[in-house]
Amino acid sequence: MTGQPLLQVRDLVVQYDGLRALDGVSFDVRRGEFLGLIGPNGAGKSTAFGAIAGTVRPTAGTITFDGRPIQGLAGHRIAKLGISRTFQHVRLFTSLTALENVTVAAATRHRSRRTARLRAQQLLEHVGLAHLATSPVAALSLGHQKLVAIARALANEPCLLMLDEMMSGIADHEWSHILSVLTDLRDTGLTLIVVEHIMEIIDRLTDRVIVFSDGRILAEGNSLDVQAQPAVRATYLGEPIA
Ligand SMILES: Nc1ncnc2c1ncn2[C@@H]1O[C@H](COP(=O)(O)OP(=O)(O)OP(=O)(O)O)[C@@H](O)[C@H]1O
Repeated sequence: MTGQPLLQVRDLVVQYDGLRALDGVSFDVRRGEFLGLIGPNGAGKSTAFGAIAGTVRPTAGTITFDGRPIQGLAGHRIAKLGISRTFQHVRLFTSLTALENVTVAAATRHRSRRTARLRAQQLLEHVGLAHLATSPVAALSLGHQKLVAIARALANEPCLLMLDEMMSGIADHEWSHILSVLTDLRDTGLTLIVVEHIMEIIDRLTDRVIVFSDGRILAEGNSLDVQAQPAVRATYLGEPIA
């Protein structure tokens, strides 16, 4: 099925009580593609993320991953099919070490504790944190914590990785490390979706962006073309594109 998109979202609607957070959203994601979701606060990006990852229940529409309908499945079942996500606020076990955090996640894919630990060690090496493996997460910088969260998401051995505002709150000098880790993941064939407000990161990382506004798709295309569109610029009025 290599010709098929890895992910197909069709006519997705999410209604939260009185508020329609997504109002008929459709898009595809190709295998190996790095896609950015952008748009002003409240546009529906995180809701779309949650619907794909199984933490938000769609009101209507379909989501097809690798040829299977996944809309409405529980998050752990979606994770098992090969979709991993990170959260805007890192959700790690702060009293455990970096290695222990990643091992817990690797244990869902490996029966033996030893194999899980070896895989976790390998993943910490991939993200450049082998030297901090035995540090408690609470002692790490936010940038390093985010890298532990990426290693943990990778321990699920995903085909699709979704990162929610990976760079928010991170010092500029830590960006390039995280960006190079993510760029290297292209060689593994991984598909990536990022929600990100920092346009420089979007420009450097993604092949294509989708602009959300008021629960709908306003524009899509390559990052620089999309940012030049008047409708997109107007949406960001008062909140200029960086
Ligand atoms: N659990 C919820 N219950 C009710 N309303 C919600 C819930 N989650 C989000 N919303 C509302 O749905 C709309 C879309 O929110 P969402 O978080 O998806 O936007 P976003 O584009 O990710 O914004 P941000 O960039 O601020 O994270 C907003 O109006 C938000 O207040």
